[in-house]
Amino acid sequence: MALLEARGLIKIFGKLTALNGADLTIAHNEFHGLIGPNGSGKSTLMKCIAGAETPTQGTVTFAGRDITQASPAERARAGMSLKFQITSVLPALTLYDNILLALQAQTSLLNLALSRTRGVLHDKVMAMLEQFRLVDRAHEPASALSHGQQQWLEIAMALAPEPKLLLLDEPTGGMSLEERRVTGELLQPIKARCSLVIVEHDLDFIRDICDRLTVLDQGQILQTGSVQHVQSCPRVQEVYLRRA
Ligand SMILES: Nc1ncnc2c1ncn2[C@@H]1O[C@H](COP(=O)(O)OP(=O)(O)OP(=O)(O)O)[C@@H](O)[C@H]1O
Repeated sequence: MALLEARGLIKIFGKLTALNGADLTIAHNEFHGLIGPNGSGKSTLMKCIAGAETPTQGTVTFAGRDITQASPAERARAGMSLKFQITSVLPALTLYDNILLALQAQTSLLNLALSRTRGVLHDKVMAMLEQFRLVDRAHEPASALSHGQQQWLEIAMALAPEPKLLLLDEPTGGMSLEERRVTGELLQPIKARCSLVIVEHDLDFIRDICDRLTVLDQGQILQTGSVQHVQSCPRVQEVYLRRA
């Protein structure tokens, strides 16, 4: 059974149809890229999956459960985690405390009240900082990080609660070439424990890390399949690749 199944998603904003019958299937431990021209509906599709938008029509099933109407918090509890273009890092807090907060958001009020969490979560916080090559800066404020490092901190925060599915909307936006390369390296190991849906304009980046690729155009799925298959599709080349 697939981890995520979106079926026939339609999203209408006033007179504009942003999604027009989009399907998306994500397997366990699959890295899936989402590309398409500006305004083709990529972010809207991500938001319908994450619960930031409710589809006008269609269904979203996650881990065998219909979550079409579920709140973002319910989806998070079910194992979905996301990082959108807008930052959620608290710049005045240390890197350590940013990750601790991300973990505590998933912890029960009882455990928080009993102050059990800080010690228990210490190892997890340090492991995430280590994995994202930020451990030397654990006690610096997040505002001291470069743009790329802030993105890595955010990805670490999204991964800290050990989600089954991570949603990333343009995580490499504004990064240098070297930072993009490192981002790919940092993401690869998480495939062993979760699936990823990633919106990206950088096709080389998608090619390096994704198993499958979906191309959206005007709210519809133009093509989906292996990266190689999708890239060789003449309609995709016509609509997307020549514009990129
Ligand atoms: N909340 C909203 N209200 C009205 N229109 C919206 C809203 N969100 C998105 N749209 C419109 O829906 C269409 C799809 O937008 P969306 O952001 O999903 O595209 P995208 O493929 O992510 O684009 P980009 O690559 O530029 O980020 C666009 O025409 C956009 O203006």
